[in-house]
Amino acid sequence: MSMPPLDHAATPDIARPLRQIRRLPGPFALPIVGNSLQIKLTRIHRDVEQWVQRYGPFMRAWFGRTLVLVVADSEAVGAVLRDRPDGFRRPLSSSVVSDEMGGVPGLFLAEGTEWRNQRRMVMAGMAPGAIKAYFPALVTVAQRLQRRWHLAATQGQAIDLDGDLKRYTVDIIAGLAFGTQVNTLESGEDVIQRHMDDILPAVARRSLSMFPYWRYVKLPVDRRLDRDVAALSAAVADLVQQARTRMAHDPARRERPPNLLEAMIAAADLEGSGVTDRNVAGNVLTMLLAGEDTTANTVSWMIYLLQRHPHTLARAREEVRRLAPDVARFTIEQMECLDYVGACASEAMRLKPVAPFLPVEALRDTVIGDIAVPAGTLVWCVMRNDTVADAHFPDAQVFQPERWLAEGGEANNKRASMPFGAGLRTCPGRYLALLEIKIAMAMLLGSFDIAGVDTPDGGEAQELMGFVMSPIGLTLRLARPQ
Ligand code: HEM
Repeated sequence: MSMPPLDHAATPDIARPLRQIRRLPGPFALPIVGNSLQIKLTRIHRDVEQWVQRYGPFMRAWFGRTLVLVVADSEAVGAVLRDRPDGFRRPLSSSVVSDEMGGVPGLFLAEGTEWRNQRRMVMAGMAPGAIKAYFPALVTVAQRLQRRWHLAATQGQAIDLDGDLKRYTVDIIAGLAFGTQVNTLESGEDVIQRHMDDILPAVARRSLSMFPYWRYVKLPVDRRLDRDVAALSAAVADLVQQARTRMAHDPARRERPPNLLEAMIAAADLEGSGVTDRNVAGNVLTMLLAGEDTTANTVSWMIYLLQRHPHTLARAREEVRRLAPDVARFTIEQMECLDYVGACASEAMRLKPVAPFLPVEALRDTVIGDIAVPAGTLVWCVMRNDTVADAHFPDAQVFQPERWLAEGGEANNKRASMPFGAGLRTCPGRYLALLEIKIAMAMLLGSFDIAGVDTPDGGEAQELMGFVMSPIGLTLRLARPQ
């Protein structure tokens, strides 16, 4: 290994010699499979968090033959995430899977100059001014959800919480990313969404697979995947073309794009943007991938946690009924005033981050803490460790939204919670996501009384790691409207 450069991800104690990753504490590993048999993919976040409890915030693990540095110290995690794009990248293995599937490159997996160019384009579509223009579309979708839940409440039917919230976020993000209305809440499934739903589990399966068999032999499931990817790419290319036609007929759309797709096209068309229609298409899909389940599951966790804390629920309801009582008249300014609901979101994301870990790969020899990290090392950033430690958040296990408000005092180390990541690659959709969350919560708390949020076995909600971390099988019961 060459000497670490002077710029490093987290300041080491220079008096001490650097530690080697192999020598760090970690679970006993078998030859070839390493620690893979000790991990279950659907609870990998929990398994690694438990290792951290046992072996400390800097530990090693073997994922098959790959040596992994696990980092759970929030300061070091923040330093690693902020050392991007130059010091760390998303793991190469994720983009290989996507490339092999003929995936169109999007922001999440882009690196280097491509990433910089695409990020500029996506940020143009996510600027506060742009989001203001989308606001009426968001409220329209919330009203559809309100009608659906009103019917369920009137008929005394339990609501599949995850399913309905996913429809809500699909209709919002797909609508903005496609530039056309999407209405899965009232009209059933959307074709593009259906392809996505088939593709997502395949991507997750391949990314975590120990052996890439599909490079040698294609099973029926792999051939179906090829067909789904081809159909999806054609459908999205068509959407880009339709949007271009609309913009050509009405040039004012370029100045004030009514949706994310047209905002991205307008930014792509600026001189020197460095992005093509293919990149625009790639980012339509990236928005769906990155923006749907993340937001839907965050709202699910939030409703679950609020229902279990009646005083908190009452305070959130009081705020909504005082400041934003009527969905039909929601304004963006009202949503910005919902400080307590916002604090409930921050608190839910502290305890239940839907992205509980972020893997990255070192692009050059570097140092994390007092550990020498050679280029190419996989670094597994654990996002939920300090966030649930009393040293950083007093009474850390307690759901206490007040800690995010001025009245919550300085005792909380708020920087330790990074539900949207950190640094230049932090989530570009966070403002939109918080708006969606507030709109959904204000609609629920302003229009209904919650009678119960049930788990399948009546116990604590279980965490399931899929594309993101979700609660298993929550159902919402609403009181019948008066
Ligand atoms: C509560 C909802 C959401 C959560 C918790 C969330 C969380 C995250 C996290 C943790 C990352 C990785 C950041 C990093 O590496 O530092 C990320 C990246 C990303 N998110 Fe979100 N996200 C949410 C909603 C959204 C929405 C609504 C969109 C878009 C419509 C979106 C688009 C993206 C994109 C494109 C990236 C990749 C950014 C890049 O690599 O430059 N996310 N998100």
